[in-house]
Amino acid sequence: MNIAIVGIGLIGGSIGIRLKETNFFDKIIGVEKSEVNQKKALQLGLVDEIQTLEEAMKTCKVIVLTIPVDAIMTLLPKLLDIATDQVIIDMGSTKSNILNLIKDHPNRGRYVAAHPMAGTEYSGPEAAIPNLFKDKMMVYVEAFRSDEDAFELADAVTEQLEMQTSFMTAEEHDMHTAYVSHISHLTSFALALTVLEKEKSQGRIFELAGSGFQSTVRLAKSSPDMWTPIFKQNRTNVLEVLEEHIKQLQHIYEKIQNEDYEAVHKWIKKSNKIKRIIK
Ligand SMILES: O=C(O)C(=O)C[C@]1(C(=O)O)C=C[C@@H](O)C=C1
Repeated sequence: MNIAIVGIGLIGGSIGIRLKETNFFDKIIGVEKSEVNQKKALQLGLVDEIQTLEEAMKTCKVIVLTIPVDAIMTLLPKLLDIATDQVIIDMGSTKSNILNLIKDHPNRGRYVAAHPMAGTEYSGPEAAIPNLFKDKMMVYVEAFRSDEDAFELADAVTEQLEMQTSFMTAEEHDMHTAYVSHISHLTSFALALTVLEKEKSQGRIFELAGSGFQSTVRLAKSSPDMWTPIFKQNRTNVLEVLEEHIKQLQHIYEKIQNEDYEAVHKWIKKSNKIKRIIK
């Protein structure tokens, strides 16, 4: 049994390199538009060979989509049109729109919506690492709508990646990811810009960047090709979360402006409760 990975970047490449270790599949096939990335993927040993998507649909039982979410919106309906007994797993970061788009497709059962909560700020095949998914969460979205055998095969892949599992509806998934993952990226992009645009001395940024700045600005290195489509697909939730975030910033702005340091202390103390959830 072969698996095809469509899009060999950080996620696709990391799946490939891990699955090559486990030997669960006979062959790991890479499907990749960019010739440069095709070469890198082969050189780095992330996949066994490169095929076109048309070829891969004939030679592979499992097709994993690890491309930006807007590209998944375009590609998935076309793949379902030609699917027979393959399992198509979408590993994108947003789910409501895509699930809505294919909800009445006759081959809906062959599709599994899954979101690995793992990643780094780096992208491309050279960013791939074998243990990226170990002990991280694979979120299945509306798994009960997939054919039983399709879900079982997708879950076998998750097991090979040594992940834990969680189940959600599309609405829950997109709302919670907006609150946890998407806002983190937005604040990091904004932080990087605030500093870059106001602190003109790059030398000083470099000299003063301790671990505080390093850790909060880490996500600002993430790819616009991945994140612009996420904000587009999850627009309503993202706007709601941004509004809440702006309120917090406005609140602390006013407290500091009014020299109400008791309120500042209280605000920080309240936020420290995050320690109970995240160590
Ligand atoms: O840790 C990071 O660098 C990530 O960007 C990983 C992260 C996240 O926000 O946690 C980013 C997007 C994916 O949809 C899942 C995981």
